[in-house]
Amino acid sequence: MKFSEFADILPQAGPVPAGVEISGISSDSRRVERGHLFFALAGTRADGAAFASDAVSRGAVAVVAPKGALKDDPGAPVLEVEDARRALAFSAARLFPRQPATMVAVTGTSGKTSVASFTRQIWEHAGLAAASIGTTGVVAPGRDEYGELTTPDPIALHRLLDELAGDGVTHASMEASSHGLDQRRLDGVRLAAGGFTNLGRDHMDYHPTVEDYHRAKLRLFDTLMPKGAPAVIFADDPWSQPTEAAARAAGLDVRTVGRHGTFLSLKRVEHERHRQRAEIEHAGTIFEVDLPLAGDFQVANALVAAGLAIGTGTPAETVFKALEHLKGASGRLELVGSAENGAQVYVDYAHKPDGLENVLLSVRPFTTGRVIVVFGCGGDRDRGKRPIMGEIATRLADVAIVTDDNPRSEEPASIRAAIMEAAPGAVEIGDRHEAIRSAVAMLAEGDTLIVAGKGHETGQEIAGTKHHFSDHEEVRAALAERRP
Ligand SMILES: CC(=O)N[C@H]1[C@@H](OP(=O)(O)OP(=O)(O)OC[C@H]2O[C@@H](n3ccc(=O)[nH]c3=O)[C@H](O)[C@@H]2O)O[C@H](CO)[C@@H](O)[C@@H]1O[C@H](C)C(=O)N[C@@H](C)C(=O)N[C@H](CCC(=O)O)C(=O)O
Ligand SMILES: Nc1ncnc2c1ncn2[C@@H]1O[C@H](COP(=O)(O)OP(=O)(O)OP(=O)(O)O)[C@@H](O)[C@H]1O
Ligand SMILES: N[C@H](CCC[C@H](N)C(=O)O)C(=O)O
Ligand SMILES: [Mg+2]
Repeated sequence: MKFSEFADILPQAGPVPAGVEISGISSDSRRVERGHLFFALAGTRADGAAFASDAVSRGAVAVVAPKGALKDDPGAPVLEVEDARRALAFSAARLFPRQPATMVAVTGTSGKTSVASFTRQIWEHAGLAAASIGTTGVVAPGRDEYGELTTPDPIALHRLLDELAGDGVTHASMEASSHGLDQRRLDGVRLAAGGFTNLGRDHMDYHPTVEDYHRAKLRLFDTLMPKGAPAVIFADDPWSQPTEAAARAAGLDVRTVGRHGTFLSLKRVEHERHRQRAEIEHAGTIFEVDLPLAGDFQVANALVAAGLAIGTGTPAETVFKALEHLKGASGRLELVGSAENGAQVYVDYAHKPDGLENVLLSVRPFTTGRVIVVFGCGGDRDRGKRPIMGEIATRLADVAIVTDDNPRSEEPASIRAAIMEAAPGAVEIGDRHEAIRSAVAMLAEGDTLIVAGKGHETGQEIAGTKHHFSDHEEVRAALAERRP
């Protein structure tokens, strides 16, 4: 691709001749190849500007950098831009030009993975070639791959979208994490609609305040979506109103869903243990939907997904039929097994205060015995959530077992201590394998056990090493041990 093809993104009046061939782009000097444009980004741990000369010595033809970032001459032309991350994302979109024709993104503290998956499932049910991209990876026809990030970096993302479009995928739903939005990973994605689930405490290690965190989420609506596009907003969250106001101010077509929703209005829900019957009003018609999922919050997620599918052209009747066939995303209040006395064991990905509160509240109505929870908090992540989650677990569960969940570079015992401080009566068992065994061993008739925090994850990261660990496998093994 010729340099001139980036004319609307990168400054042209400079020392890079318009005809120069650009072979690729990179924001990591270690990945630079001959003919690349190198983007020097200021990060959380390093400053890409420090690697500009390294990039040039590996063959970069020019360096794109924020104004004033480069103090020394890297040995190749420097192109200064206002927002280097945005320029990177748009350049990636130029280099990998194809995208599924109908792209939607969903943001919020909890429920993104579920909504992205549900939206894909609805589209599949409608006979469309659909994909979803998020925490649990990429799912598309003939493809199911695990990825490291919830929202991939812009180069990986645009390469992926181009590939999916090439494979014939016409519809794709993706998760927009606050990191992803803030770091402009999705800039350049041509969005047909956007969704919002809720806002709670999360990533306070990255965002200075909840308001700042909310502002990062709002970029989806006020910066990335085109005017007039449907913004599907869950209406029953404390942050629904400010989100709605921002979306309206940005000229979007706001469609609210939930009990207070007007586009999809939830009239009634009857909860059963493993399913729920919902009455949803849409455009003057009441639809009765038998949702095959446990957990109050899954109704909210299903409504946002339904709103996105209807908002992008799938007929409402088809969408509501599809809801009756939804499968939960792996490790989202997933029933993994039962003890011989009927006590049930769920694996859930709740690893933040709101998620934990929700999941414990969701199982209470169907638990005639005790609610038992096994959970921990990740190392090198928001420390403030530890006592909050300790308090929630002891308030809402009858037995709380505090264990390890990816301590990463931190001392595991000190993470547990911070949780225990606010969790009077909780039991501390550091080794997650032992914690799950003890919890399963104590199950009596009518009890429900929630193993929270890891969901689909298959590793336990301790001091920089990732050990294989699966809550699903551990629960099954512990249940098998109980059998005579
Ligand atoms: C804190 C964070 O979000 N970091 C992400 C960010 O890295 P960064 O820009 O801060 O990188 P940095 O290490 O400070 O380096 C700065 C720049 O120097 C460059 N560099 C560095 C070294 C070198 O030798 N040469 C070089 O060029 C780097 O490539 C980078 O461009 O941009 C990178 C590329 O997009 C990401 O891989 C990286 O994700 C890290 C691995 C991460 O753990 N991110 C998590 C927190 C995250 O993003 N999570 C969200 C939300 C999860 C959820 O709630 O579901 C997600 O979307 O996954
Ligand atoms: N709408 C919701 N409201 C509150 N809690 C929810 C909701 N949806 C899911 N949860 C809880 O959050 C957990 C994670 O759900 P999900 O993976 O769908 O969210 P996410 O936003 O993708 O999370 P992450 O940012 O960690 O990837 C679930 O296991 C459940 O405990
Ligand atoms: N995407 C989130 C997942 C956290 C899951 C939990 N198991 C933990 O390790 O804290 C993160 O990396 O912060
Ligand atoms: Mg997710």
